[in-house]
Amino acid sequence: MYNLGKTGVLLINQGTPDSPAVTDVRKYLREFLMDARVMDIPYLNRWLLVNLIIAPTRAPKSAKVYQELWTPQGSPLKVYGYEVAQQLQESLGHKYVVKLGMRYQSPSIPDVLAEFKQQGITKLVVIPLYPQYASATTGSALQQVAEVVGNWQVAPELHTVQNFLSHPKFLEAFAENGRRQLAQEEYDHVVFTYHGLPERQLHKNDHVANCHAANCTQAYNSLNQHCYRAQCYETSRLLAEQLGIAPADYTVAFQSRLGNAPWIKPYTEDVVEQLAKRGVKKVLAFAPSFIADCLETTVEVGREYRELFEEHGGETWHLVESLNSSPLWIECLHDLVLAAAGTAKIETEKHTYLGLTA
Ligand SMILES: C=CC1=C(C)c2cc3[nH]c(cc4nc(cc5[nH]c(cc1n2)c(C)c5CCC(=O)O)C(CCC(=O)O)=C4C)c(C)c3C=C
Ligand SMILES: [Fe+2]
Ligand SMILES: [Fe+2]
Repeated sequence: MYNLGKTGVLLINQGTPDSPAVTDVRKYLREFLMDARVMDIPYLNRWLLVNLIIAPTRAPKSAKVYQELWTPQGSPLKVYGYEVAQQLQESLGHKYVVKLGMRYQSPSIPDVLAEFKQQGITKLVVIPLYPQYASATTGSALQQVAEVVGNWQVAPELHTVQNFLSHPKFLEAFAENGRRQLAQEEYDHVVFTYHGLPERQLHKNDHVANCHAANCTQAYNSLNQHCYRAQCYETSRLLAEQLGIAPADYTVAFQSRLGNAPWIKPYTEDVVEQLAKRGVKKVLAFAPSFIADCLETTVEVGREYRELFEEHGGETWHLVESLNSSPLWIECLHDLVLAAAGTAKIETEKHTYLGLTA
């Protein structure tokens, strides 16, 4: 079927194993960790480390966790991804064709782009589903898109979204889920936990994300606008303001560390332990680097950090539900598509969402 004149919308997320079997988890880990933007070390070292050490040892452990997480419809990350794509399609209407692509495993970005090409689509809006920009996530997804469409005979008109860390509807969608919890229970403290990154990856960017000149935990401005850490702190500040949480009542932390190199601090596991030891009893945790519940939220934050908190004397640890397919999240994506496609402009106090046009 031809869709000439329509705009393609490609939503990209990280990807997840095709099944929770050890073989599929190993395949996923290999593809993921062999990405030079994820494991940014020389090829031979990466190959040896991933294929001989990390994938074989981690796959059986991760497979067990995926088995705990798996639903009859599949991995939550993919199930929510398809739901969101379908709802965004309904919201945008017949002038758009919305598809989901995964950076690793399936549905792969090259396969989905081939479908767009086959359908005669020559204008594409690409939204990597990461609120904060990191080379390992957004950068990697956009690189793969560029590599694929760079070979098309008719190179498409390409519009990309680099981040949406302060988009009003993104913030409100998280705030709305948080408010639901806050209405039911009183908490002593709030933790905003983000996926971590090796520290060295932050500083590779220093000529555009100048961490040395800016205090990334305190301010977000033109000096550090591309720094992942600065973006995470900015999302936290804005969410806290929106929810009326005072600076002393929340902590920002970074989770999911892999390997021995230093990652962005503070580590969530340390913060959890310190809060419990300090006598904090009731914590509400947000995970605003994830737009859908997945292994890193449901299991790592929702169960493992709760167990750690309880082990050290904490009593209540609750995770705020992610955006999943909430109506405000669909509205946020709708606005991002229109802004990136050049049919609308969203301005907040600090940011203008027009998308980048290549
Ligand atoms: C939200 C943004 C993410 C960043 C930044 C990120 C960086 C990053 N991740 C790893 C290693 C692993 N991540 C894994 C799973 C995973 N990570 C994200 C998001 C970010 N990763 C998502 C959405 C998921 C998928 C979860 C799912 O439900 O399928 C995994 C696999 C799971 C496991 O074995 O723990 C690994 C490994 C690195 C090394 C890295 C930065 C360099
Ligand atoms: Fe990750
Ligand atoms: Fe920084």
